[in-house]
Amino acid sequence: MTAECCGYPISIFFIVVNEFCERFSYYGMRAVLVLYFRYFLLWDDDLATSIYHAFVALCYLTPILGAIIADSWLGKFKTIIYLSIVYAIGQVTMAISTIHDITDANRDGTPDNFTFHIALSMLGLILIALGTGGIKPCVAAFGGDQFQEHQSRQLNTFFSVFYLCINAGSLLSTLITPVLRAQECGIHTQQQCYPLAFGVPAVLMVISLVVFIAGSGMYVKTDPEGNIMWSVCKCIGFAIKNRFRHRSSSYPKREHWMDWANEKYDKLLIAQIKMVLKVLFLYIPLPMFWTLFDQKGSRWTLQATTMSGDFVSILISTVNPILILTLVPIMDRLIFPLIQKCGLNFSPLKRMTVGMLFAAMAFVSAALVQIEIDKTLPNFPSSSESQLKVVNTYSTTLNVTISPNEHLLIESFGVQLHTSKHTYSTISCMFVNDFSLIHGEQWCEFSRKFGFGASYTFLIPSTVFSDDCESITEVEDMKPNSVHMALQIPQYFLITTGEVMFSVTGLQFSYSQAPKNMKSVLQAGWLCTNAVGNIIVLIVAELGKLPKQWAEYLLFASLLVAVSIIFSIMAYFYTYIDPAEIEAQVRKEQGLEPEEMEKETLEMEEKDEDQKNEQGVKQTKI
Ligand SMILES: NCCC(=O)N[C@@H](Cc1c[nH]cn1)C(=O)O
Repeated sequence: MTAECCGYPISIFFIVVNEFCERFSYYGMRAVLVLYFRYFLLWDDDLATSIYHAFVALCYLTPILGAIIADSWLGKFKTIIYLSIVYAIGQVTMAISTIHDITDANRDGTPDNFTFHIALSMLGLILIALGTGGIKPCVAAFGGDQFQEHQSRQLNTFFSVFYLCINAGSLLSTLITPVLRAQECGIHTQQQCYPLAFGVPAVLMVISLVVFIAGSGMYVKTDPEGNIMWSVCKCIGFAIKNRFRHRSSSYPKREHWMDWANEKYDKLLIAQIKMVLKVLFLYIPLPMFWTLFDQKGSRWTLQATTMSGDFVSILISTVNPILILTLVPIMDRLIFPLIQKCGLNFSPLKRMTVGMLFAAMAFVSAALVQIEIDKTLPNFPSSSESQLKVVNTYSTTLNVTISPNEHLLIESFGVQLHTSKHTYSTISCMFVNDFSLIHGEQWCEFSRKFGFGASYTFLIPSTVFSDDCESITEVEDMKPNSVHMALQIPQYFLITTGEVMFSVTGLQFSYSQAPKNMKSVLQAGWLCTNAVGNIIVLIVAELGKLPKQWAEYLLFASLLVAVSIIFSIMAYFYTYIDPAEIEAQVRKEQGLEPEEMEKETLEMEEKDEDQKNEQGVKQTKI
């Protein structure tokens, strides 16, 4: 028996703290990454966004690599340690690449050698993607490994707590790192402090590694079982080849196409592959959820920029993790048990389907908000129109006529102005509170707030006739954003409810349905659905340029509804399994196994004894 506290193995404490620090490090770095590209490397918006998405996609593809390393070579424990070291080196490299003083020989505040900074930061990002993606499937599965057969209830709670820690980490870091960036630092010139904003995540990653190592003596470590991935591929390849060779109808059919590997491969391996394939097949529709989910960071954030509410934008980015922190316990303690009390079986796959429907509703809500926003947006001339603005400075109404087949928007202002010379200039500015004009001898100050998204024209009369500030006329060309950001809260609420049902459940499901030696492989497969979802966003953003944003939101919502229907049908035909039970059954069928099973259990007991002894030794040392 391993050390326990309240029915939980003590070792998971270290794993949960490790995950908190790692996610702080990851999300903290991500929060300032685009800003670093945009304002330090001076890339344009498009390049910054593409590289950012490419990086995120890479972070969700590397789990496959991590799972292969763990399951077939190093085991989860060593994989986590080695890849965490790579990860920490990556974070430090990234932090160093943001020190402008390194190449600022002429001390003008901008780096002189951009190639150096770009090369260093790209190296850092590749190491980070390798590290974060590589350890991700291992940490969740390793945490699960700490539990014993009889602790399945605690296992589910563990995955919920695990998700809470992820969000606590991401919440704190997305609040803190932008503040760190806003500090000023530097040797030759004072600059926005990117080294601090990237340095703190680097430190947290080192702490995460130290915490993980500190728990070393307490973990249940399962050994890797040889090159699993390779034998799986060979076995599937053989089954397909063998099936093809015996395609004539004279050969008897077999129950499952994988049974065609029977001639050459172990029954147990075939049974395990069948379990994994069943789950992987079920994963096919899942990327669509992530396609919608990840647009939180792009489309919804852009939507927020066309809305009003000055400082709400900072809060909006923290709405999701805060909601997770409140919703996960509510769902776990209240909603799910209540549904169960009502006699309904709210199985994991049903939860995931409902989660998808919530995400679709979130996009319907986003579409409604968008329609509200569109009503307040100015009319821009389309490609077949031109817009004329006629400013009437004469004291009476003027008639403007135009050839009858032309469409014209006339904005006529009954303002008396004397325009001797036309000097026209447009200034774009952020956070304008004071605006002053020197008007003749006069100093005219407009001390007021100019709304975001608004456009104003100031008509200044010639000083020959008048030099008082009152004669300056202000015209509002475009109204300020007037739809408040608070209207986005329903869509955040809906998508987060969806996330709790879909993502937390999917995490648990992927662990519980995998055979012991393929747990990290399935975790990696689960994370892969996220990568594919992101790639779909990129493709749709490129191809499907719908003229109206609200229509695009509705398109995504209906796509997800369609996909969730397909998923629910697939789920209907899925039977939940207990991988351990199936494995034991296959062993029994094979007949030769009882001995081996005994041997294994003996070995396990021995291991437990060893661990007990180790702990005993430690305790006496203390
Ligand atoms: N609530 C948002 C932060 C969060 O929970 N992330 C989790 C799960 C996840 C993966 N892709 C999107 N979400 C994580 O990083 O593992």
